[in-house]
Amino acid sequence: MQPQVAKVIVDVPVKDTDRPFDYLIPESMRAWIEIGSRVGVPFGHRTVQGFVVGLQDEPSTGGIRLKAIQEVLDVVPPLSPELVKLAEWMSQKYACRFITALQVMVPTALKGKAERYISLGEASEPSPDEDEYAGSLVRISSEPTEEVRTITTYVGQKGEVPLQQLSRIFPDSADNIKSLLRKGILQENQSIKDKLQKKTLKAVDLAVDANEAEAALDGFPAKAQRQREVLQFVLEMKDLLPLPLKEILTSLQVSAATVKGLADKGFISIEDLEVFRDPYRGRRFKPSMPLELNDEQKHAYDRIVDTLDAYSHGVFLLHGVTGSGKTEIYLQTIQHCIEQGRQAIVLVPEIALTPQMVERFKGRFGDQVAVMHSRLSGGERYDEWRKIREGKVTVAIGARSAVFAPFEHIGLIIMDEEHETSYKQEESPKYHARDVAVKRAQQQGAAVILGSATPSLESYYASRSVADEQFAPMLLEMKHRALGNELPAVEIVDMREELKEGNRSMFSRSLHQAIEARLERQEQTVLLLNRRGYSTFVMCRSCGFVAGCPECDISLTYHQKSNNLRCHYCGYAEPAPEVCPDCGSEHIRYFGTGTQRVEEELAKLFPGIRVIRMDVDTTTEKGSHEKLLKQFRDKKADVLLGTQMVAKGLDFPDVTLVGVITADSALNLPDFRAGEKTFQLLTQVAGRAGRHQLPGEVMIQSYTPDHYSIIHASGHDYLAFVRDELKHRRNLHYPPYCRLILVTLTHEQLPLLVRMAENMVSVLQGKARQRGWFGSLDRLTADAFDVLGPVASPIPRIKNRYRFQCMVKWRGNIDAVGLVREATEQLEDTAHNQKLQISIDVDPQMLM
Ligand SMILES: Nc1ncnc2c1ncn2[C@@H]1O[C@H](COP(=O)(O)OP(=O)(O)OP(=O)(O)O)[C@@H](O)[C@H]1O
Ligand SMILES: [Zn+2]
Ligand SMILES: [Zn+2]
Repeated sequence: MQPQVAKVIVDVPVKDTDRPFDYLIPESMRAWIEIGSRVGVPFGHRTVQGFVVGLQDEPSTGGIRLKAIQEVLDVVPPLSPELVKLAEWMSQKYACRFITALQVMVPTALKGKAERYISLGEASEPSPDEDEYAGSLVRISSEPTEEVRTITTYVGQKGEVPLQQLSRIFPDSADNIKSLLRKGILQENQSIKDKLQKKTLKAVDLAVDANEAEAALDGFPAKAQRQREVLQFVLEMKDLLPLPLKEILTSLQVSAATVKGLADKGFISIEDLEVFRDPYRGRRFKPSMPLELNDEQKHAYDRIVDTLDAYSHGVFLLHGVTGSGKTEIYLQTIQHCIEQGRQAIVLVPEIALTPQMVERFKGRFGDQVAVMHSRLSGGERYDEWRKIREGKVTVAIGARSAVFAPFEHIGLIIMDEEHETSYKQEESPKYHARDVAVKRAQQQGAAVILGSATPSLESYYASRSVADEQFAPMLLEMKHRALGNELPAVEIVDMREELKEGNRSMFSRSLHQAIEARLERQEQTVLLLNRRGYSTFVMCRSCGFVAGCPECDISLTYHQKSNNLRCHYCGYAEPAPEVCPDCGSEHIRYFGTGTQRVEEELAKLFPGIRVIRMDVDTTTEKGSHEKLLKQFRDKKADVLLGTQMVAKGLDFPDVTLVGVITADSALNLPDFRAGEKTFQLLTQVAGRAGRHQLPGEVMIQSYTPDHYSIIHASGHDYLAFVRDELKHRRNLHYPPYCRLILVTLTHEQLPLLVRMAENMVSVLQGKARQRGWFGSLDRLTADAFDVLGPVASPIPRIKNRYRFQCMVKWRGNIDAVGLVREATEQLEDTAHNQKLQISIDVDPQMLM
């Protein structure tokens, strides 16, 4: 028997709706509804979108009459039961709504909204003699005027008209339409409409056997010669059918009516053909063959393949120095996985999703690869997603959200540069793609490869310790570069010394000389400006005024292109002032994007130098990133200058010098990971030098040359860095020695917010005490739960709302997230009318 009841999670963002609701499945829909189906259901007076997360044979006894599902929105359910299960896990792990987790798994194109449609109702048109009995007043208003007739006839002809369209066509008839609806002459239905439709194309196919058509050619009357030509053409192209109608029209210069006439005779058919918008259409990728693996690679490869062959779950931490050939291992293990008939997902940081990376996968696996990233248009992204869902590809490569690629038999999930913070989503659901990847692989019996030259401390620590961890990856190490060349020599330049010697330029004398030498030898240079924490604000040098956002406590960022100042948090924008708004001074200075200043300086110091600048300003346009890299590769420039973007994944043979303008600009940020991020960035960018025949050289300019992050990065010494960094983390009780939950409260009124935040802390402490967990992390007990704060958030106000936060530090085998969620719900109950907002960030990456 087919199930009669569906459990549906609805998209209604209010209290008490974060649970499945039961709906009857109408007879006609039973064959279509599965777990993971997207449906339109009545909720209150509206139609809303929802996802089926469970099925039940019959209604539970209890007697409330269930409402029925109104529509099934897709032929193929967008989610599989496995993804639904994953979403449920996410909602618990990250304390988010179930619907939020489900929505993040489907492309935006499928975030449908209810639309109102008008059709003819049950009641018939009022006839004049019925009206005879009514009073004269009524009679005047209900007489079917000319206008009312036109409306009903129009709706009758169309069958169903969107309300919006109807009111556009009859702009002055709102009252009439309303009254017709009241009387039941017209009726309103709601239906979910997707943001984007599949793209279709009129295509022509043969409708009869080719021989039959051939035979019929001679029988065409003289006046139908054009039709005959069309049929002949279709027969010639028979191997390429179905043919786009457009192609026939332009090739033969015939009219659509001619082709239609031929279709009416039954020889051909004209149909809507689904087409996929392919972002890489027409692009050829250099085919690549598997390379013979070296010993280190072979060792790692064998381990992974063993797990694949056993069809079991396993996590590997592939720690390989830059250029050690990690990508080749990804490619060959994927190959193995595909041969098993399974599919693979490759996750890369958005910033590293360069054409070079895509090319390596497309070059090996061709059309088998779908690419998902934010630079694609909504339609392209939707179509790439559909290729995956419909089984047309076997490899998906993309940023963070590609971890939800709707494959059904995943064998392998690869996460390249696993330490990157962009794997954490900063808005709800605040998930980390690494945890989701591991969970998903567990559900599917798949392997995970976490690859990096500088693994996150969390992952590395997990691979070295046994107990008390969420996952324990197997460590695979590759200490040598695949092409046998050495890691580049690194020199730390003490910028304080430069200043002492009277050099006030941003280039030290050594870096200056090194660039000069490259220009002479026609080799290339990569320059990194570590822009985290770098100023892009506008400051008056006379009075110190800094332009700030009126809604958020943060300085505005200068955008050169539009010559305006913008707030990165709320989008507020204003034109850049010419004089200081405060004191009227003209000495108001635009710091630009930092990289701009470096570019100017380069031009001054090295006349004629060709520089490609890569930063947010020069890469906003689609494909610009790609274009710039290609220019650099073709040696159209001497220097590639940029932010973090230039540090990742690039592999250019003629780059022999890497310079870091200021290594320490991020070290002073209020972030316990500042040292780790600096080390990672320096190691990554140093790895861009001397990757091929020519030896490489790296220069790191720093004002704190004794910092362990900088010293160990210059020695390519990951283990020494880890040892020092772990010491700090242990002393300060930070991950990986405990875990964090950041609870942020916001409100428009500061005093009330402070009270609520204090309340939050005591509720948390009270609950932890009840459970016997509460206590300082200093004690060596296994289970611990501590709450710090409340304090004002590092950004104390956003969009006119003040922000306070408290930090939970916890350890052990306890449900800390559950407790925080409970406390939040309790507080929200009392605070509901006070418009307090609480956000929970589990394992936060940014402490903003
Ligand atoms: N087994 C091999 N034999 C020959 N060349 C190889 C082999 N493996 C990798 N290479 C080459 O070595 C270079 C570095 O490899 P790859 O880019 O895969 O390293 P990686 O570890 O992914 O680098 P990174 O993390 O620095 O981006 C590439 O040019 C690649 O083609
Ligand atoms: Zn001023
Ligand atoms: Zn703002």
